[in-house]
Amino acid sequence: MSANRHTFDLTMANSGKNRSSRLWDSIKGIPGSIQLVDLPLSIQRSWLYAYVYDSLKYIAAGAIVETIRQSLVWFYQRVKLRHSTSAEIIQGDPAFEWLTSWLTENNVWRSSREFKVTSKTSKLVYGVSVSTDPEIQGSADYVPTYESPQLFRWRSYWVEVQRVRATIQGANGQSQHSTAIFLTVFTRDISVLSELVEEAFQMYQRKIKPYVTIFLADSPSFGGTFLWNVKRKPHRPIESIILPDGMLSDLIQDAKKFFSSEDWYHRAGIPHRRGYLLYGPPGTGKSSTIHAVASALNLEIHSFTLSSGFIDDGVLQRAITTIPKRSILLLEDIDSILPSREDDEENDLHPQPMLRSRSGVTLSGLLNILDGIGSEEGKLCFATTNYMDRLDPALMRPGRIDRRVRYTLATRVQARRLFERLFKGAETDTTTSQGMTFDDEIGTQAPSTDVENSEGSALGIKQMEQSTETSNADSSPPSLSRSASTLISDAQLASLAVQFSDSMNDEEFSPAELQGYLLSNRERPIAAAAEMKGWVSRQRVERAEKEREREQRGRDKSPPSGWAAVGRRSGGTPGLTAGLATSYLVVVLSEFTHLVYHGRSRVYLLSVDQQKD
Ligand SMILES: Nc1ncnc2c1ncn2[C@@H]1O[C@H](COP(=O)(O)OP(=O)(O)OP(=O)(O)O)[C@@H](O)[C@H]1O
Repeated sequence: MSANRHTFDLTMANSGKNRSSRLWDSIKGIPGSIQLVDLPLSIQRSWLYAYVYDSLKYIAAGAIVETIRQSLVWFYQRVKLRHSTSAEIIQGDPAFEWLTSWLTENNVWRSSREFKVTSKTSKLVYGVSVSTDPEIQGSADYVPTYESPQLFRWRSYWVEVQRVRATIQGANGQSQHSTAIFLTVFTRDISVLSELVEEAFQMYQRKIKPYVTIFLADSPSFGGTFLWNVKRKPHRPIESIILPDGMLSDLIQDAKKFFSSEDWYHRAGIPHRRGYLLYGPPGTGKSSTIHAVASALNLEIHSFTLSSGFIDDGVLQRAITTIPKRSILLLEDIDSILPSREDDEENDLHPQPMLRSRSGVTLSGLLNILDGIGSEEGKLCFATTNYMDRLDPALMRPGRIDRRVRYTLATRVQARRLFERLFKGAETDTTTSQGMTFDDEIGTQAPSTDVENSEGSALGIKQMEQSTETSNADSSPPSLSRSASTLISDAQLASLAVQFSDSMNDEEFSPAELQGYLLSNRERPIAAAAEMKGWVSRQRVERAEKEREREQRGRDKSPPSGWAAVGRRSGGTPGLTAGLATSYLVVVLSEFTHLVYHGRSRVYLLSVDQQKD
């Protein structure tokens, strides 16, 4: 087998610029393996030079392009720096809400292609509308991720906005990731930036008007800048809160007066702040009152739950400095900070774990916030507690707490108003042709006997009968038909409300408890009034049982002593009796033995524990 030999004209390959590529073109058409032997050194060198030359050429071209790019960026940055004003706004600061809302409203992010989708909650997010049908509200928020910078025109200025990740370093060395908006306005006039922010604020105010914005300090992670969790709630109408006459309107008037008399405070040299303490049992309307005040005066609420362990003096102080003027500072569960001084002395004798501080906030920290040098002005401060008696008297000083408002369990008048409010304009219960009420939700028949007992209910029955007649006229058989319900009349409502409230005592239940009962009967006003007595009796039995259990637990906790201990060890009242009987028997036998052996009696001191059994 003879190998084919191919010969190349190296002078040809050596000539011209692209020697290597031309040589390769000549070789690649030849089948089989090729061996190039004995290439002259000069040719090898020229190939190497060609390779190096080509590479250098490309490197140089790349370097030139990169230098031009860098120079342009440098130039752009210089121009930007010299001819623009920039601001960074970190999420958690109220201004972040204004700007995000403004940017969304102005469709600045319309070219965004990346979204974060979150289910709709009460948490405030500024998503964009992705649906073409304006009627569709959707159940999710589409929030653009805003990573790439967006350039847009505002008035006659170019504005660039970019959302960036920010890392916030906490005082304790912890770092937290957050988001920030980087805003650049291409003008050296700083007032343009402030006008833009002001416009964003005004728009936010208009947009948020039907809502109360609530800033919650409920996240354990925080940094040098305080990060709020922002929520919004619809306004709470004043009429929806049933309190003694004038109580709520007085409070609102007082707050209004406070805001309108800032100059007077300054002239008088009194710090412009006002503190209210709302105290009373749970579910009596304290939080609802604050919500209504914020709605009436268009204020934001900045809320701290002092019993949540992660808020300490430093956090509180930092957070308070971020609260704008004309807002409510709400300190919930203020009793959780520290036991009062009196309680402290008491506790030393009788330790009570409930009275120990559940908060990282100290009394002096709180006093400093309320009226110390670190306190902020132009704000209403509301504090709430269920345990007024646990508060330190130092907190009560005017200037810290200027007004105390007491909340009680519902009076009968309140109960009646609550009933009227919830059922105003409602339909009467759905009835059978015999005038029986039905529980539509669970399909059980409710007794109508109580209904007939009161004047109002008789009215109700009359009306039901009328409606029954109407429905009977529609040819349905009387025993099977359900009449159409009618709207409840004012007179009927008033008498049902009286029947409802007369079934309970004054200050027996909280409005929240009554509301719970009425809501579970929200389509059965007549039955709700009629069955109230039964509900009240059940509640009383339940409460008595709970009270007994509580007392029992209390007794079990206290160390056994005296004769009662004998009874308890052998199990409750029968045990106590058996224990006492045995003990008496032992005493009598012992006495008898002593008398027989020593010829005289002894004196016994019989001690019986005073606890109730
Ligand atoms: N006086 C009232 N009038 C109308 N509704 C009330 C009243 N009191 C309580 N409620 C209702 O009861 C529920 C709880 O009320 P709210 O949270 O205001 O009570 P609270 O006194 O702040 O309780 P807590 O001390 O436990 O925080 C709410 O749904 C509220 O609407």
